[in-house]
Amino acid sequence: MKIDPYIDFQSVTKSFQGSNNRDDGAASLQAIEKFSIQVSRGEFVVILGPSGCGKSTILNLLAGFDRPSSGKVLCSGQQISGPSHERGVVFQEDTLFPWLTVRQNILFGPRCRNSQQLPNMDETLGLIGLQGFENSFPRELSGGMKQRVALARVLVNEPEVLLMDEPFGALDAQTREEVQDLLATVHARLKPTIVFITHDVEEAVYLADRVLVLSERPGRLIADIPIQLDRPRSQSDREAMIFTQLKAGLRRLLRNNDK
Ligand SMILES: Nc1ncnc2c1ncn2[C@@H]1O[C@H](COP(=O)(O)OP(=O)(O)OP(=O)(O)O)[C@@H](O)[C@H]1O
Repeated sequence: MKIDPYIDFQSVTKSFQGSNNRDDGAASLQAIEKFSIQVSRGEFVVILGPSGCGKSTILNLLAGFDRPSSGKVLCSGQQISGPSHERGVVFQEDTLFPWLTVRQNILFGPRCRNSQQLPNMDETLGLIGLQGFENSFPRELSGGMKQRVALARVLVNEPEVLLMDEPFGALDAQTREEVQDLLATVHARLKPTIVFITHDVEEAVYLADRVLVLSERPGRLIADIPIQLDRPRSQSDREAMIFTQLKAGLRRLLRNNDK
């Protein structure tokens, strides 16, 4: 299959300088090495890999928060040169402004950009399932609700790309399933390209079109596994034999990786 590379990592190496980041005292640390991947427009790609293998580094390069030491990172044929509201980022930790209401948090980005057309708040709150909480402050929301607002805050910028760094990692199991379904709905409706990091193999299989498995640091691609499960997926799909087999295969890859 020919991939139209909407996101294109071309032999990307990222090293960090500094004498404190290696046990052996070496001055530089390679987070990823000659890393190449292509992602098509609208694809939902999940990155799995051992702790410290460079997953967040990859996301930071895509977000434009950082630059490669060598190689190129392209989005839509253009080399990424800095952050853009077209590539929205959702982190694991709570990044809402505590002194602003849900509505004000969501409108913060469009207002900063002096957007001519502010988003329809009813529609936005409906999409994330938070009708009636427009005037609540973050301290009045549960963890799952805060992550819904964090997602809405990015979605109102109509991003082409959603970059998600373990966004549901701090949530309890049930809430996590609910927001996974919400994200799948958002993907089906708006079709952003999604690059999503997780440690959770089950979450990876449930959400992804493709799972990319990375080696230990320096992170290299060791497997690119298509998840050919029909969409929309439902919670009961987790019990299907194919789902269990996909999880087992990914776990094996991660285990062998550790050796
Ligand atoms: N700004 C930085 N300066 C120095 N070293 C860094 C920096 N950012 C990341 N690193 C190092 O690069 C390596 C990869 O880090 P990264 O955060 O990308 O890994 P990760 O796979 O996301 O880890 P985790 O799964 O534990 O979140 C780590 O060894 C980390 O210490």
